Amino acid sequence: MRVLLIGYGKMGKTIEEILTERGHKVVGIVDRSTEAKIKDFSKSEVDVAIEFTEPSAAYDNITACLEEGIPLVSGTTGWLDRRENVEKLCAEKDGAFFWASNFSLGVNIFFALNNRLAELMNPHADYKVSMEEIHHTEKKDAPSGTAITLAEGVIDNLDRIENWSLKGEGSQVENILEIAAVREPDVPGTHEVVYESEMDKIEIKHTAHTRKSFALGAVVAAEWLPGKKGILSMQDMLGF
Ligand SMILES: NC(=O)C1=CN([C@@H]2O[C@H](COP(=O)(O)OP(=O)(O)OC[C@H]3O[C@@H](n4cnc5c(N)ncnc54)[C@H](OP(=O)(O)O)[C@@H]3O)[C@@H](O)[C@H]2O)C=CC1
Ligand SMILES: O=C(O)C1=N[C@H](C(=O)O)C[C@H](O)C1
Repeated sequence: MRVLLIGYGKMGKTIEEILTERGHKVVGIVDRSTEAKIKDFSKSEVDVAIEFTEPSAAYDNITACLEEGIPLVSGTTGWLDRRENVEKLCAEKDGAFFWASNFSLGVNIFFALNNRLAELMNPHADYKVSMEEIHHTEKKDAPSGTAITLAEGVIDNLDRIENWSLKGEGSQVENILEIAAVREPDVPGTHEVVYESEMDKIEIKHTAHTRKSFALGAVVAAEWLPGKKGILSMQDMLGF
């Protein structure tokens, strides 16, 4: 597979290693500091692009790939306020766009567990739900994209929760799920969902040991994407 890498930071470099291990070819690297731009590449030279940059850069990169007709896998978080525009452009261009807040297999199993737990907690209003995510200090967005996906799972399955808020921003309200975002050096990503009553506490937690788990998932998604159309997700690929 011929891959265009967009973003050559922690994730871009880890993805490059995995692409090489799996016998793929990196045909170009577009980073903030490189001269190469997405428009320098055409769909005849690239099977798929993989984009991990930053919240303020993702939208332009995604739309540039859709304009060029290059199928794209993106894991950049913090830009989803513009998701509708991307969906519209993807449909107009008959493109292929795969996005996930988290590409790790373990986290996607954890998402399913979180949905089921919220469903089970629905009749038990004495349990208060809260969430915590911990990431490295260079992370630009808060809460993490993964925490937002987890919160959406709770909102969809627990009738008493209507929205989420970042802990410390806004007042505590019964029907709002608070997400605490903690920043500590070198943490790849930890997420915990807690239900607590006066009687006891139920905690589910995912701890990433390495960002290789995210990078491998993104490469597997890139291997799966060619030939598909539309907006694609981990649920489409994994089937749960
Ligand atoms: N979905 C998932 O599974 C995962 C998602 N992520 C997300 O991926 C994103 C990147 O994470 P990470 O690699 O750790 O971040 P890094 O900061 O290590 O790397 C980002 C890279 O993107 C470059 N960049 C910035 N703007 C542009 C631009 N306009 N065009 C091209 N390159 C650009 C940066 O350059 P410079 O250094 O010059 O600014 C940097 O090299 C984040 O949003 C993070 O939340 C991370 C891990 C897993
Ligand atoms: O910035 C990171 O590092 C990560 N970002 C993603 C997120 O915001 O959820 C995924 C993972 O937690 C690592």
